[in-house]
Amino acid sequence: PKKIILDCDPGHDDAIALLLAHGSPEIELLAVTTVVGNQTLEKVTRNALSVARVAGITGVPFAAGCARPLVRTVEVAPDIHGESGLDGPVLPEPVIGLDERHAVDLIIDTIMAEEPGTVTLVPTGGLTNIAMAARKEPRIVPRVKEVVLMGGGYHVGNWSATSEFNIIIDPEAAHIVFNESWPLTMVGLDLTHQALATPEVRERIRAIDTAPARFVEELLEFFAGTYLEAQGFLHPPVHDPCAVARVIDPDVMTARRVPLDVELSGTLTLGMTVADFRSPAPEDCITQVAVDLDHERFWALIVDALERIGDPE
Ligand SMILES: Nc1ccc([C@@H]2N[C@H](CO)[C@@H](O)[C@H]2O)cc1
Ligand SMILES: [Ca+2]
Repeated sequence: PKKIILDCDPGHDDAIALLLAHGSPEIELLAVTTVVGNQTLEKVTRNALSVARVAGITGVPFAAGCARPLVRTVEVAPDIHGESGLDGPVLPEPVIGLDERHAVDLIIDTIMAEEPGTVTLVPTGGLTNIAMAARKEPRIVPRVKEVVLMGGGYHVGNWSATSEFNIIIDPEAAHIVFNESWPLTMVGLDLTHQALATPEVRERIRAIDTAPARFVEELLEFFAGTYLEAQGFLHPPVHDPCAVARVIDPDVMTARRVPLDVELSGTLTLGMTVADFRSPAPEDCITQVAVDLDHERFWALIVDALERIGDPE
């Protein structure tokens, strides 16, 4: 199995990404870390621990990370994720506690403890923790197998005309992460807007008829409502599991090698992930962007993971 660290801000789609990672036989979840984003650090951390209980995750360290972006002020997304950050289902009281380390230290320790080149970093929130880890312990960069992140968009924005939420809430952190010397795959909105939770998909999840599947259905019910209201989507795009799915089965999407960078000084374009599609891509280009999603295969991975989780309690 592929060893991953999931750095997240649950968040409805982060929660589904966590369930997918836990339920997939292809993934060994080494650690889960939280970062301010969809809601405050306190709220997303509590949400992550609640999801751990729903999923029956034990023996995996969870640690809380940065409560603020590197430079800018906190900006949360209650219009999509609600006041709790995971509105919709009743959130069960957590049964596992937090690792005593800061997320940045858990990330560093985990990477340094594993064989070099075997750990994939999967950020599905702002990149504050990842940037801090690379600056505090530069030795992790050559040891990381790859960064596969949900964020950005080469032609699409959702928090401004040009920029995606995970990037624009901490563009300086994103600039650090996109410019390190590790291989990086950006699973951006161009891809994740194809990952729509249609009524047919939700029926397949409902039919699993377990507590975790019901939890996901309640998440999707709320998410569908806010996504329609706030962004005019008929069905909600479930962003974060796309990054995990890419690690599980790279063929679940196509990708293209293109130079990438993050705009830090644009008036209209702050936080834009700029992809250079001019051909040929430079020989030393180690960044790629996800382009086309195999919708059927993607949702089959999620249904399979939920079926494998069964009813933990
Ligand atoms: N409007 C909106 C704001 C933030 C997010 C979160 N940020 C990313 C998509 O922009 C995902 O990780 C998701 O959790 C989704 C929608
Ligand atoms: Ca997220």
